[in-house]
Amino acid sequence: MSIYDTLNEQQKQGVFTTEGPVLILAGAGSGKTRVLTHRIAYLIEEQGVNPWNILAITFTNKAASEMRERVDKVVSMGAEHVWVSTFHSMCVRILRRYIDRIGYDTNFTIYDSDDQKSIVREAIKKLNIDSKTFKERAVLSAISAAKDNLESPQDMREAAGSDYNLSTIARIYDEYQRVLKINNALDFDDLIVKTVELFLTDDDVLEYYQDRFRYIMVDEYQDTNTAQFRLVSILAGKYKNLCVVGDDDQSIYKFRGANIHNILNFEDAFPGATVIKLEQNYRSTQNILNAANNVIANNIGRKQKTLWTDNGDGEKVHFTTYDDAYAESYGVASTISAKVTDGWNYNDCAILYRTNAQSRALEEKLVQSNIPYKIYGGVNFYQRKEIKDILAYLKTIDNGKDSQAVKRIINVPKRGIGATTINKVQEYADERGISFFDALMRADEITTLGRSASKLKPFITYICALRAKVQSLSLEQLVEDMLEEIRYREYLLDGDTPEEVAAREENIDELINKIVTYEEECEDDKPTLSGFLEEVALVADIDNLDENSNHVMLMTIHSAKGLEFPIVFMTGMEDGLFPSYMSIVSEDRDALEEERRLCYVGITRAKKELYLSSARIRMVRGETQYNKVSRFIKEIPDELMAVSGETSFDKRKEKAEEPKPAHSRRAASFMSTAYSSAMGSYISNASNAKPNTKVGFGREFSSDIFDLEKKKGLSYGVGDRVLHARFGMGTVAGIVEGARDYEVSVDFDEFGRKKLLAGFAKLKKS
Ligand SMILES: Nc1ncnc2c1ncn2[C@@H]1O[C@H](COP(=O)(O)OP(=O)(O)OP(=O)(O)O)[C@@H](O)[C@H]1O
Ligand SMILES: [Mg+2]
Repeated sequence: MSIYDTLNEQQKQGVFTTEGPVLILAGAGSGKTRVLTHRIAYLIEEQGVNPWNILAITFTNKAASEMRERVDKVVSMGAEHVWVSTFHSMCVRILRRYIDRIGYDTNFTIYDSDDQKSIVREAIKKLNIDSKTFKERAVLSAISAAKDNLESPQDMREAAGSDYNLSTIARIYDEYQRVLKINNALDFDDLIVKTVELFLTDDDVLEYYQDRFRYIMVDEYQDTNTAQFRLVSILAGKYKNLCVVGDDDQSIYKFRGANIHNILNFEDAFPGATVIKLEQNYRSTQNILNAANNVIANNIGRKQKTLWTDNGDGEKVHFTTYDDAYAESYGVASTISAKVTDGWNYNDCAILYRTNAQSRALEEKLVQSNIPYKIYGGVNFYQRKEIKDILAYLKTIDNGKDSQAVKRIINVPKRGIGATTINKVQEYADERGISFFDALMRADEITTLGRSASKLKPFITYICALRAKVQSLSLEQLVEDMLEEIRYREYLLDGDTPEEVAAREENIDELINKIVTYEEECEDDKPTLSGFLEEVALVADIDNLDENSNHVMLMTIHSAKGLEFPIVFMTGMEDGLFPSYMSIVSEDRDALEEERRLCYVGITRAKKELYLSSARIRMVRGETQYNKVSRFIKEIPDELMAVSGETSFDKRKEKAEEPKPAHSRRAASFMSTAYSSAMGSYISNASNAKPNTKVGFGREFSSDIFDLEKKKGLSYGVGDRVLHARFGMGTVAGIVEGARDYEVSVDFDEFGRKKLLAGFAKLKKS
């Protein structure tokens, strides 16, 4: 029996149609990637094609290494000569050889976002442009979007016409490119742009690569952008042996310029293309598939396809509503423990979420439940740069004994304190057997420091000032004040991509949630900074990363693309989180449809069992939000789901109510309408989607529905004056019965309205 016997008829057609353009358009889990790997094997082993002539492109490094593994498995000899690569690494290889043909040196530098920022900053200065209106980050996003579409500065200028903002960006773009060229540098997007340019200017090079890559395959084709599409079309221009596989329903990178038209219009670009549809799904159970099919059916403008499987119905899709994110995390952890008792392995389970910050509560409960886990495509919450920075500040304020922590933040944000200065302070500390921080306090006495001593002063003074505040402020306030004073969020803006910045801001907010929860949960003890750091250390320092491969995988749904797991947990299924707040309030149908595709990607990762969950209360920026169950859950028919939760959940009764729009949305002020719509998702990602109004309140607070004394023996009622340990005096504005506890809303004299859980709040009637 050959390996091809395991394929179904359509898959075989995909494998055996080696000549000419082929588009394989098929839903999740239908064996697209499998067709590509078998096709490579078939070309080499049955058609006698030299492995050297084969190029397979995938989207991420992870996907490339998985494909490489799969190819190695099915191809017996010569697999290593097949180029299995991402777009970017392929381009680097080509440019390192031939970029001199378009006037760069082959030892060019690849600029990271820090480098890009400083070039834009200088360009803005040089051109005398107002740096307040034209922010580096937004300008860079605009430049990047242009490059994704292969638009040069000239193209941008022409498109701008009399639009001042756009033509100004075009001027910056022009200057930016000039400087990059002088520095013999390329940015990430240039890797594609310059390869296209190279092919279009040098026929010899083009022909060399066209002959070399006689057979080209592209996986996850739906996520290619215009520049990448052009690159592939040019390369395949001579032999036209291009096979692309993709799923329009899984296009989830529009915010990075992915152009869904590449897939929808493939047949126009490559006339005579063989189009193959795969409809049998080999991955999931019928119930899971039906859930996915029903959700995605709500998107309009898609190529109709329905997946089926003969894997059997399997279990129903589980859906549980929990009280809050902790209960949810605990529920997930307990389910995993139960699964392992039943004979499953940890690595059969994956926990998926919409935003990275959600991993924090999950990690906490996994650690407590002794479940080994690994965050894939990201770092553990407490290992993240911004979290480490803030904790290092807190440790320094607390006692300064942790020299590593002090050194970590002494120059964050930049204070012009260099390594030499730090070494001199350390030497002084070593000589006297004192801590680094104590040595800092005596900076004046360290003669070797010379004038650098003065640079240390503001830092020491600032830490001392923070120490003085510890007693009088709540921890939350201390951290908020500190972030504000050191302008930490602005410091973050300087250097990362908009998506990275948005993720970091979410992580900071999540740390603040942790602080607030800690303060509220401190039973009789007063919450203290040391207490908080101790509690965090328990989670942060326990090394639950299992070096062997038996661990639960945690990742965002974006990172899960192309992967599969027997048991999948999709957490945070709430309107405002998933679909994201911005996709709802922007009333942009495309944005919502992209979220829905993401949901489809998530659901279809599951092979055997799918657990969906939501939390009724989620803390955002230290405040409690009441979220509605995700509209995507409501799109799954009842009969496919096993619903549980402490509160009864009735989808039919709950009407989808649009959340109120945010009062202020930070949007790049200079953007023309055309540009802002092209970059809509950059804005939505960058604007850190911080709702000023709360998302979808379940119920309004009302004053007369509860007879409190009778029900729970609360010592206060609506209208009473109460005292809170941190917020001080306030008046009870409303009390609502929650599933687990009363939700009390109080108008504090100093802090305004806060919503608190009665059990945590420990309000005292005065
Ligand atoms: N003909 C087949 N017989 C048995 N198993 C198959 C067959 N085709 C695919 N599979 C299995 O089904 C699963 C899904 O296949 P694959 O990952 O190739 O799908 P895909 O279409 O690339 O999915 P995605 O859209 O999520 O990337 C894999 O475990 C694969 O080995
Ligand atoms: Mg695949």
